[in-house]
Amino acid sequence: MVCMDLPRTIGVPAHGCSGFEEEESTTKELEEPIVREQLNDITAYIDASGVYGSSEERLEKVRDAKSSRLATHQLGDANLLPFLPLEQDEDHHECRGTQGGTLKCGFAGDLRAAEQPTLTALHTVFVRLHNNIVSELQLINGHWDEERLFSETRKIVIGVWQHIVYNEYMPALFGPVATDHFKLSIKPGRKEVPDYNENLSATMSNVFASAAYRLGHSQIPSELEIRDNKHFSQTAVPLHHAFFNASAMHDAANNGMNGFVLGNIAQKLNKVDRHVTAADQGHLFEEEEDGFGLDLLAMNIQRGREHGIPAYVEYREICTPQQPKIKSWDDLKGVFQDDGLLDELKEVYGEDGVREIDAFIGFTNEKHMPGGRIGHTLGCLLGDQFKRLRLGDRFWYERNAPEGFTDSQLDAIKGTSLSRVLCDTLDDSENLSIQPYPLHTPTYDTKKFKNDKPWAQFSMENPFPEFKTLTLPNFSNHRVPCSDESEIPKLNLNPWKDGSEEPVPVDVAPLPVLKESIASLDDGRTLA
Ligand code: HEM
Repeated sequence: MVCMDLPRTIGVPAHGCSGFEEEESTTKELEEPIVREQLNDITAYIDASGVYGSSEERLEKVRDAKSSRLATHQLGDANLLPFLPLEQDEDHHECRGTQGGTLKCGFAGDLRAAEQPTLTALHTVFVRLHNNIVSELQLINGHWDEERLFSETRKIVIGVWQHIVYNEYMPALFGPVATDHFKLSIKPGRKEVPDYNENLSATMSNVFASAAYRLGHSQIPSELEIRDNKHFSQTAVPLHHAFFNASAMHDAANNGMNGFVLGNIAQKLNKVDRHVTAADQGHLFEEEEDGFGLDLLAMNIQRGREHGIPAYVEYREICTPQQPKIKSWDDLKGVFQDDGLLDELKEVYGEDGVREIDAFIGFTNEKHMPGGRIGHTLGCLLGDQFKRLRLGDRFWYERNAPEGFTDSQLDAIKGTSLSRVLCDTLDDSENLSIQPYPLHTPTYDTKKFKNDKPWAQFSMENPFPEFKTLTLPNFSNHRVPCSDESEIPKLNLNPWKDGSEEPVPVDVAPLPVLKESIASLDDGRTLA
């Protein structure tokens, strides 16, 4: 960890030192330096590595011995559903623990699971989902051994995860322009499923991890709302108290984990723009006695520089090849959400510095695309990455058996949704109601309204919010009881019953060799 003395203008405690740790890279061990490339700790594929880990070693730790179930920890209150298993690492100094440190942080497939409670809650939800599916498959196929139960369940959880990311998360973030351009929409059944492309690499582009997808840092709210099961606001935890601190989630008086999840799906995110909440800008992971912590915005900028990420305008030009090159500050007029920002940036980067604006700064300040929550360049970089993650994944959930699912299994996965996953994994779900599309805030209808189709079906036809209001046209996102399967259908596991389908051949073709290892845009140019 090095201390970086960052010059500041306003708003952030001036303690002089920002801790910054250089990342592992390919050059560390080499005598003759080559182009420097950072090393990944986790898999690039959307493969639920957050649940199962990115290595055999991690998998062994999250799995309940060699059984088909994932390990969990039962809190004192036996009425609550089990939590993540507890961290064993005594040295994890950031973990604040609960009950005088006896309850450690939660442990999951991804090492960041305990970073803040809503993230921990989502990890817990998917561990519970895995164990629920195992129980159901055990009833359907009593003769399956533990290994078969584990592997089939893992495959289903990955399918559900991929489906939710592409069918529910991406339309909300991207809007129709980027989704259509990169042909990312999910359609029912096997309609319009793009072929696997052995020449496309699903590897994370450096710019995606170091700058582009960090857009989420601008969306983080300053406090985490906690709601009771009837959706009344109970309290809120300031974010800077919540880092590595699950105590409120372990507190049944505050509605435990339900409280965070129900608060989270009612709360609006911040807009992707120039602002990052103070908790993350100067108070990130702060120790109470210090009164200051790290600065995530500064880390994003410095990480981009350390990784050698080109400046914002380089990406803007790749993504808008028909536009003239950006040579002066005036060339950026109308590109950002607020032209006034150009003067401020000019002060920081200098009169001749328009081609030096850091990537993260430019990305998060662009005007948003119609119906989306991000600007054009982010849409282009994220679209390229998510396209490669889909087309470059030989085990993508929409692919045919034998690697993929049978037709009826795929229909079952596409018939489910995030709301069903939450309904099946939160406490007291028999008495719970939630909105069918939890990534949008609920609507409040004055008269009784019933949607013609459940969200799971509707979403594959028209998932995009209305341009101006960002609400869903022709779909009422009013809260419905989890028990209402016409609005929030259950995941139908019958297609997994042995004998319900023609047996599929077990031969799996050898993996093809990837011909390209870096991202390429449609026009053939490459991204860092
Ligand atoms: C309270 C919420 C969050 C906190 C405290 C947080 C904190 C952090 C920290 C400390 C890093 C490492 C920074 C570095 O050393 O360079 C990081 C990296 C990152 N964050 Fe967040 N983050 C949060 C939410 C989000 C969200 C919502 C997103 C995206 C939607 C996001 C995307 C990323 C990405 C892509 C990276 C880089 C990961 C990599 O290099 O592999 N984060 N975050």
